[in-house]
Amino acid sequence: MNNYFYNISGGQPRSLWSSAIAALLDGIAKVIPAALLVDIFNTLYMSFANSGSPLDIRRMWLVSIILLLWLAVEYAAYVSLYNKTYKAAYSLSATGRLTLAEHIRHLSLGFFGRRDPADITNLLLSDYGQVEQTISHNVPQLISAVILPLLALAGLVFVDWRMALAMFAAIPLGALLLWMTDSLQARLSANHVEAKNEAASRLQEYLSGIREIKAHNMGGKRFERLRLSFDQLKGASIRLEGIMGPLIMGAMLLTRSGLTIMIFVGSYLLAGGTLSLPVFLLFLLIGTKVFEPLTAVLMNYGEIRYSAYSAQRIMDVQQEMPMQGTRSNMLPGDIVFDAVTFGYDAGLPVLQDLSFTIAPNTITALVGPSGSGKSTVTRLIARFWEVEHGRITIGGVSTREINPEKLLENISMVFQDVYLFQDTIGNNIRIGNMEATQEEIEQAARRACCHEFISKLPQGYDTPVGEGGSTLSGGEKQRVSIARTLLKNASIVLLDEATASLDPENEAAIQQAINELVADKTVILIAHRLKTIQNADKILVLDQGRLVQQGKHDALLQEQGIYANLWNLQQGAEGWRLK
Ligand SMILES: Nc1ncnc2c1ncn2[C@@H]1O[C@H](COP(=O)(O)OP(=O)(O)OP(=O)(O)O)[C@@H](O)[C@H]1O
Repeated sequence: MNNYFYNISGGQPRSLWSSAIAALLDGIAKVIPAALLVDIFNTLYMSFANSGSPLDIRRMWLVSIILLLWLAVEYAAYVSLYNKTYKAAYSLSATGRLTLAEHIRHLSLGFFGRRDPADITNLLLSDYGQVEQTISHNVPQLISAVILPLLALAGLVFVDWRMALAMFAAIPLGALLLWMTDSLQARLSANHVEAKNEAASRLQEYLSGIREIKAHNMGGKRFERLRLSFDQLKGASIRLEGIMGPLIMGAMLLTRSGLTIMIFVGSYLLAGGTLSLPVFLLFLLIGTKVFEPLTAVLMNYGEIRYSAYSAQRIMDVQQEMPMQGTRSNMLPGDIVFDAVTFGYDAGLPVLQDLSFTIAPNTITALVGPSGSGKSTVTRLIARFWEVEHGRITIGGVSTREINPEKLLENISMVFQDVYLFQDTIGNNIRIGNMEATQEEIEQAARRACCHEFISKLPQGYDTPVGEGGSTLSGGEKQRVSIARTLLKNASIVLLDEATASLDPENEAAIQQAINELVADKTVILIAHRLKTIQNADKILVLDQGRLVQQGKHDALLQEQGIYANLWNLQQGAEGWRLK
């Protein structure tokens, strides 16, 4: 049970206390009028039963006034419940979402390889939404539905133990039925969440790939996958509701049957003269008030269990180990790969026994056939993934010991596929240095050869760009990304040269921007066109994850190895044209 509340509150069970107390007070505030009504009935009954005695009007007035005043107490209790529960729920999910998003940022990219992006989106939005709903509505209901009957039982036992027993006799049976359905509910909930994630993934795939789908006229095939995932979701939803609904309804009817049993027993005792009418009425009125929240909570029991599963998913991610490393001072120095072996999937090495040294303030080019591991080398330097065997050091310190944030502060990256955020161009450049002034941003843009085209845009630096930079050309996005990197001014630059052919004007501008970027930096450049790296200080040639050649351009050409082959191939392809 403790584990259950721990999960349902996203690991903060204390946040439930204030709403639980408010729910209890609200429950008690609602029961009191029932007891007062019994008093009114009792006064009336005394007058009619003893025909000689007058009706105690004063008492009737008094109780009516208390009932009226009690409305204010009920209102206050309800407002307090409302405020406490909503505040607890919304602050829990708001801080929870942020903390989780922050935690995810500290995980290695291997985590994202294992989890679908739609799954993570669902976790942050839908699972937290589920927990929020449960904490704001269902948990207070659950707590008052459990405590109120217990308090009522404790009080009513002293009024008439036989009636009290009859009233609560069926509750354990209802609880037993619910307990028996627990594992079934957990299984059905898990299936449902999986189906929901799959549908979200397929939908995301369909929408993100809409351009390819149109280009290759593959709507039918992709749409079939989407349709199938929605069908599976429909099946999982029907199973969850269809199987659990009747079981929960059964438990609810069983529990409510206590009221009927009590009426039977009460009538029998009344007829036998061992129970007075006011006491019978007291049980009837309190009984309906007690069973009301109990029935309501049982109606929502499935949802509570479902959200426990959502909370479990959140907790699982929270328990993922963030990347370690505490050293915050990074000394400039050689970048050394020392017998590094690495694979994205266990047992499938992508880099094998890789050893090399990159001196500071030099340009090193990574060359090799597609899939030889060039990008992987740069990802390991930035510690996007952890190295399994061997080690990578910078300035003599293993990257595993360096605080990942500090490491990234010292590294700039220009990717091939540039991502721009849905924001203004100016703010997209500012990402490199959030403290930068407008002047510094413009200076970086000038050096990256993008100031001119930005100035010509209708709102200049305040022009919004679509998500992913969809409103800019490939060459423009590359230059904005280089401006961003220039602004960051980190000592190590990891650069993935664009493979896509750019028009000569764009290519010359990008080349100039890159020259600005690499001055006085340690540069590791993934080179696709060898003519751009003839002046590199060192060229590392990779093949199937192994270092097969290293040296300067001229020396490598002499060796007649992979490098010379690639060079000859590219020279030959230079003048290709349509026949
Ligand atoms: N996230 C990933 N998960 C699993 N395997 C991956 C992942 N990224 C790359 N790989 C695999 O690792 C190998 C090396 O990929 P990498 O991207 O480092 O090669 P590359 O030399 O940069 O290729 P290219 O020149 O085509 O960009 C390839 O076989 C690739 O399929």
